[in-house]
Order: sequence, then C-alpha cells, then structure tokens
Amino acid sequence: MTSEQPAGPASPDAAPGVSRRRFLGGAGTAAAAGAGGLVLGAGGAAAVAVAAGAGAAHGDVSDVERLAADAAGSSHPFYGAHQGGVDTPPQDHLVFTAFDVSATSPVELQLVLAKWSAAMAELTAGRPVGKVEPSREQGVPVDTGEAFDMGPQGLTLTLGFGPSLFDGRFGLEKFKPTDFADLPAMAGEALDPAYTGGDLCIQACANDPQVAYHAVRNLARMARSQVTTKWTVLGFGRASAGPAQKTPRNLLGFKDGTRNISTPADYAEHVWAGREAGQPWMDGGTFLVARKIHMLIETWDEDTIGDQQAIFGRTKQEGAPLTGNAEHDVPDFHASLAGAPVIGAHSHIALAAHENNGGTKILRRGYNFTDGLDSVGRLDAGLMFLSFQKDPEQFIALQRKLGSSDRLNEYIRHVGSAVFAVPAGLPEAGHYYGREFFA
Ligand SMILES: C=CC1=C(C)c2cc3[nH]c(cc4nc(cc5[nH]c(cc1n2)c(C)c5CCC(=O)O)C(CCC(=O)O)=C4C)c(C)c3C=C
Ligand SMILES: [Fe+2]
Repeated sequence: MTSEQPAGPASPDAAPGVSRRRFLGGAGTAAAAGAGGLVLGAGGAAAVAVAAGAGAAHGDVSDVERLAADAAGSSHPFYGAHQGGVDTPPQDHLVFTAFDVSATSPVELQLVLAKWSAAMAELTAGRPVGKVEPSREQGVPVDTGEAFDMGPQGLTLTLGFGPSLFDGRFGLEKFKPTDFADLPAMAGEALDPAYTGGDLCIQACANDPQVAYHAVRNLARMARSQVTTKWTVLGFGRASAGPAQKTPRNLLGFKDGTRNISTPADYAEHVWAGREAGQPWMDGGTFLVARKIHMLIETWDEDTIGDQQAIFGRTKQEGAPLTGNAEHDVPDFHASLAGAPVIGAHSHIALAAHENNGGTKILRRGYNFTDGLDSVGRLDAGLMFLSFQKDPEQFIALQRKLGSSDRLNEYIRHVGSAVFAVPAGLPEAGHYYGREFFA
C-alpha cells in the first residue's frame, strides 16, 4: 500500500517517520509508521511512545492497555496503488474464503463488486457496513454487529478473481489476464474438490479473529443472492513475517518466512504484475495462489531432530541454515562434509531457494490452521499456504520441483488449491474492483 507520510518535523524521541505534532497529539490524531503504511489510531502514538521509552508520560494507563488499544486502533489505508494484505505486514489471524458467483447477469455481478468495494473501505476503517440497531423495531440489522466497537484491528481485505469468472457467463472473456488458468495437476497432490477453485476470493487478515470473521460474514451476507461460499479456511499464528516482524513458526515447529520477499526491488521484480499480465486492471495487481496443506503431525512428531532438520535444511530452534549459525545467515548450497552436501539436495530449502531456481522468488504469506480431528481421530491441521507472485508460473515451477522430490512430502498433503488474479488497488472512493469490465 502507498504509505501516508505524516507532516511536520520528527520528535527527537519519536520513532522514525512519526511526526512530533502527531507524536504529542491527543485523541483523534493518527500517525503513519512502518513498512506498508500502517496508520496508528489514538492509541498508536501512545504505543510508539512506550516503544521509545516514554511510557511514564501517560499517567496510570498501563503499557499493556495502551498496546491493546494500539492493536485495535491500527488501520491500513484502503485506497492506494496496491490492495492491502500483500505487502502489508501479516496480521495474526486469517479468514480466507472462496466464492462461486450464482448471479446470472453481468449487472448483478457489477453490483456485488461495487457494494463490496464500498463496504471493504468501511470495514478496513473499523466502521460497520450499515446500521447495527435499526431505528424501527421491525428493521433487520444491516451489520451483524459482532465487531462493533472493536476498532479496525489492522484489517486488510484482499479481493481476487478466479479463472472461472472469465468464462462466458458474464461476457468477461476479453478481460482475462494472459494465460490465466487453473493450476495444472502436480505431483504429490490429493486435492479435495471441496477446497478447490472459486470465482472470487476474499483474504481477510486482522489482529483479532472476530474482526476478520465479521468482515467476510458481512460481505457474503450482503451478496447472498448473487454469490455462494465455496470454501473457507480460518488461519491463526501467521507463518510468515514482514520486514520488522519476528519470524513465526509453523505447526511442525520450524520458523517459517525467514527468507521471504521484503524489499521494494523484490516486490517490483517478483510480486507486482505489469504489462505482461495483458490487462490494464492488473497493472499493480498480483496473482494469489492458495494451497490448503494438511500435515501428518503425529508422524512428524515421532521423527528425530536430525531428520527434521535435514528435511528443511535448517535448525529447529534458531532457524539457521545447516551451513550457518544464525537465522539470517545465507545458506551455502555448495558446502559439503565427507563428500555429502551439508544441506541435502532434496531438503525443502535446497529445492525452493532462488539460487537453485533461476532466480525465481515468491512472496509467502501463509497461516497455520486446525480443523480439529479427522474422521479417524488424527489432528486435522496444517498450513494455509498463500503466495503472491506476478505470474502463477513462479509458483508452478517451484511446486513441480517440491512435489516431485521434497523430503517434506512424507509429512504433508496438498488438499486444497486455487489461483486468483488480484486487481490493483483502488485510487479513491467511488471506484470499485472490476469497474473496467462493465464500461
Ligand atoms: C511452492 C512453494 C512452496 C510450498 C508449497 C511450500 C510449503 C511449505 N513450506 C514449509 C516450511 C518452510 N518453507 C521454508 C522456505 C521456503 N519455502 C518455499 C516455498 C514453498 N513452501 C520457499 C521459496 C522457501 C524459501 C527457500 C529459501 O530461499 O531458502 C522454510 C525455511 C524458512 C524460510 O525461509 O521461510 C520452512 C520452515 C511448510 C511446512 C510447507 C508445507 C506445509
Ligand atoms: Fe516452504
């Protein structure tokens, strides 16, 4: 997202990019901070002050309360060059939903996209999509209310169009991005049609799960006559980090997201689509790949630490490559010991690293998930793998390699799969996703 920079001279004590006026300001002030243009609400400036060691200036409000207020009040600008939820730092919770369009005319689809775009702007700002308490007793609430008073919670909403949206139903064939199609069948898959495909998707990420859930629920509700929910995954414990975040862990216990895309140059080269997508509406957009990956957790838990580390090519506690000591040491894929490579050729990182894939990189933004127990009492859990790339071929090339010879395959099954074209961000209020389709 484009970052909204604060005006005025910076306080000597304030974090870089936080203006003195806003740093000292009272309720209602906002300060932009950090990568991805996060706008802190009233509690945000206080939290920056705590981080800068100025907590005592805030009377008897505890640091914990201020940080909680910060999480609630933080918001991402909805309008900008790119949609939120791609280069914005991953929040802790995910609701990912794929929809099929049941509408039968282009104008119905147009209305859904216009209504959703306007509602997304409200939700991202922490506002309800309509009245929670209608004035008439007989009135049905427009907004379902479960996120009322909870603040924006850093909510981002990312909308995508599946390849099937561009079939003949709505006359959109000519708007299909170049070569945009369902992902091909690949080795190592056990796809369940119940978690596959979709005409549209919404990725909702927030600091609070109820806020993310509320957003998708209300968007689905306002379009219930035109779209049906196809599949949903609730994610927790993000499995990737933004540049200023500590690397989280996946459910196999390993740090996940260490070597991820983080620089503007890498976003420009590998993530943001341009002319090659063949559609002006994709200029500044990206392609989202969603893979629901089941983990055989009980089997993994019986494996030795030596084998687990060899499978990833990294240590478990520190997350260092087996050729280094610290998490961010660069792996040396040429190092060998007693004639054998230190990082095995079929380890996950050796197969996925850009050094061994002609420079190919993808932005990973996955979340852990659990669906309780399966029909035979095993843990039904895994990784909701989400990646963004300027061309789905980047993911396909990596997955073809991983699917055929990754040592991790013994412990995972890809059960869900979809690909979506994520249009560029909206410039300002009044615009809506897909507007170009109906001109
Ligand atoms: C096709 C792309 C990828 C899939 C699918 C995938 C699944 C998957 N990954 C992990 C855990 C880790 N992955 C790590 C690194 C890593 N993974 C991919 C791609 C896919 N992973 C890439 C491109 C990379 C970076 C490789 C590099 O440059 O070194 C790591 C190591 C830490 C890190 O860099 O993030 C872990 C751990 C799981 C559990 C999983 C499926 C369930
Ligand atoms: Fe991986």
